[in-house]
Amino acid sequence: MGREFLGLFDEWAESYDKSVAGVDPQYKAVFENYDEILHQVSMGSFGNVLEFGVGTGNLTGKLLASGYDVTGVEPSKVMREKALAKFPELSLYEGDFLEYPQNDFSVHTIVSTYAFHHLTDVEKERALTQYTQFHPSMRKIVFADTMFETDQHKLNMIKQAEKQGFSDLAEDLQREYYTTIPEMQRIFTSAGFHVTFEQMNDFVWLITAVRRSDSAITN
Ligand SMILES: C[S@@+](CC[C@H](N)C(=O)[O-])C[C@H]1O[C@@H](n2cnc3c(N)ncnc32)[C@H](O)[C@@H]1O
Repeated sequence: MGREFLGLFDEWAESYDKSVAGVDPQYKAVFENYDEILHQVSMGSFGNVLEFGVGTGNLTGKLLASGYDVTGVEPSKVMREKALAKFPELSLYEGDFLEYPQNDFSVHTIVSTYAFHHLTDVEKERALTQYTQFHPSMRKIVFADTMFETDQHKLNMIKQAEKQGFSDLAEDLQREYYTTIPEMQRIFTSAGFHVTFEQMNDFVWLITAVRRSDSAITN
């Protein structure tokens, strides 16, 4: 689910690593501090890690280098090919945030960068609730994604992108499901997490969510 943007990623896969390096002026600010953002997500992880929206495998590389056991899930075939070209041994599955193979592996941390906004806010909440049911050993979620402090701030950023002539960015911000910090806080809290946010650049925030002990679900 939330796969309505998949065609874009099959097309983007070839040039994606150039975009994250800041070559595309429209997305330079979005990928500002990219390496540090991935590093922070990796540093916040522990144990066996389940990664959603692996893309070309840049976060995966940091997780593997830190010695975590990583399982990846990625809906785009071309992105999966790119990631596997870098890490041929990676356990990488076709799937998305909501539907993925339920293998018999225990997960301690769930991570994702630049991808959770592909779900609507209703789907985001459903995904988090599912994770607490499917992965009883999961204690932590560490995500990084574009979010806005308020709806007005989001509108201002769209206007600013239009003024700068960044039409792709302006369209992207309106088309996909970028939410606000208060809404994201509500979503994580209602799914049973204590959540904190740290701003990493003008667009991206680091989300660190720890499962509350009173939220344990027996299944
Ligand atoms: C902007 S890229 C981010 C890639 C990588 N995580 C990174 O930080 O560079 C977004 C990725 O999310 C994937 N994606 C799109 N919809 C998704 C969904 N519903 N569930 C999981 N991943 C999705 C895309 O195919 C793409 O690989």
